[in-house]
Amino acid sequence: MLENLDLQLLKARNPAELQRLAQEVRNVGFLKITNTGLSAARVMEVIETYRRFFQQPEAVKHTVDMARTGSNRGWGGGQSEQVDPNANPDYKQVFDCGFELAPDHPVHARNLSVYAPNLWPDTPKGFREDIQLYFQEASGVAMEVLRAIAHVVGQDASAFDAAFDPPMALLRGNYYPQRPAWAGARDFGIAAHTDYGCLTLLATDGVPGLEVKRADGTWDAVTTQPGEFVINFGEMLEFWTAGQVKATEHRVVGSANERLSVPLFFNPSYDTNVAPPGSGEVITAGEHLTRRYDETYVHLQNQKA
Ligand SMILES: O=C(O)CCC(=O)C(=O)O
Ligand SMILES: [Fe+2]
Repeated sequence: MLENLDLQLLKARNPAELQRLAQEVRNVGFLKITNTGLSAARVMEVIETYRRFFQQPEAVKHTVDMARTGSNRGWGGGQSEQVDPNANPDYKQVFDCGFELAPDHPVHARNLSVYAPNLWPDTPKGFREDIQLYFQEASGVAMEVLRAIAHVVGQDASAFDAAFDPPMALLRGNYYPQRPAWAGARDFGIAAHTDYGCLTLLATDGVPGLEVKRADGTWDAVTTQPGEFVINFGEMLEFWTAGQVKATEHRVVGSANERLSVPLFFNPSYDTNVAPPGSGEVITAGEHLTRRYDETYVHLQNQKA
């Protein structure tokens, strides 16, 4: 069972709520958050927008297939991502889009794949607009949670803010069809993994599926309602806080029920050094993220092979 925290109390720096946050980030690496200003109805609207995209014929989805590009924008079909080298590629489908920077933003001159342009499908109608609006809404929530975390790990919140301008954020729609009849022990909706970046803000349609690894190696099934968000932390935030924040493994095995989830992976800007403060090491956020994408997206694994 994950603890459920209230974003408005965190924003008000309520001492008891901050104490609960400190506990959860250190011990579990997963929590739930409510009272975000994003309603259950709004989240379901976004989930239905993604569902309409995934329900289209494969030929339509192929028009925005990321496999034809050198980055991870657009549609990824079944078996297009292998998050665990010991498992088969996942059977989920995804639609990934990045934080849209102005076309004249100086970072574009560096031609970095983590800031690659988005691929938008022509249909369903209004898809791009709705997803971009949600990107803004969810980023606002993620940034508020990060500011509260900066507070509990003793970092300067304004320095943290500067490190996220511009963020390397990726918004994903995950579509898990019914677990296929052919699926075996090495097949998952998404196999066990830790997220790569700082903070993930996950909206779900309320269908169960997410499991979080406990310290004893067993799996804890997470249940959520639309309007509640799951928050977890990635590898970069674990380095950056010298292990004060935990990046916890999780997976989706899948079931007879179709499921959609919408994670926002919220990461600092490319050049941010996410090594433990005072360690003298340098871990460049952009290089870490690029390496993890190249390891896990099948079309990028092949590109390097
Ligand atoms: O669908 C979920 O609940 C989890 C998805 C996930 O872990 C991911 O996309 O990284
Ligand atoms: Fe994940």
